Amino acid sequence: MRVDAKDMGADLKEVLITKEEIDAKLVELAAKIDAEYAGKDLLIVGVLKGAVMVMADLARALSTPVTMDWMAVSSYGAGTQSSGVVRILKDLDTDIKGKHVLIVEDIIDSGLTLSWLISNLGSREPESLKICTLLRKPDAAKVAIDVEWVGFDIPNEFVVGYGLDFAEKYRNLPFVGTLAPHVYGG
Ligand SMILES: O=P(O)(O)OC[C@H]1O[C@H](OP(=O)(O)OP(=O)(O)O)[C@H](O)[C@@H]1O
Ligand code: HPA
Ligand SMILES: [Mg+2]
Repeated sequence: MRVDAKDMGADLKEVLITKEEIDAKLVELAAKIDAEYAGKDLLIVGVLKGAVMVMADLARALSTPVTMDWMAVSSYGAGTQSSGVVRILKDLDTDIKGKHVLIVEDIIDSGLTLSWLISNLGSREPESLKICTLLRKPDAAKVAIDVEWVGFDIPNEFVVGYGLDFAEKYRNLPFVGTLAPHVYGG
């Protein structure tokens, strides 16, 4: 592994989920998703930018042939709290009417982003609309969301790495770690 917690100096508090644990979990989730969509056409929708790593690794762990599209929304800006206001920065390139759609996310925190996405994409009349997320913070939920596939339930702490950022940094860490409070003014 190229980067570890020590290379990050004092920025990281601890490694929460290792690269090896993420890889194993994605293989496990991919097998379940393969079983669900056997014989069906599946469109996976990645939510930019955080879900880039999960999309890339999950897609390669799937046996099901998929098409891929991306949506960019943002609600966090440079802070550690969701503003609750979701903005579309980039819409899907494809019409999802009549398609089996799987939204792929890095994290469900307050749930505000996904609850907005579900109602937005749901109104486009897909044949089915399900969710796979690598991480979920049960103690941070502001809205209840029905999620089919969850990688890890984690404590209510701000995490970075494997796609997740703080002020656009740390996305390229191969693991998920917690940030030292001094980095975000805690
Ligand atoms: O459940 P919530 O509280 O809504 O938080 C989850 C969302 O927040 C992050 O995205 P962000 O808006 O920061 O954009 P990014 O993916 O580009 O980092 C993350 O990638 C999820 O999409
Ligand atoms: O804990 C988090 N870390 C990074 N980005 C996030 N977006 C929602 N929650 C988080
Ligand atoms: Mg973010």
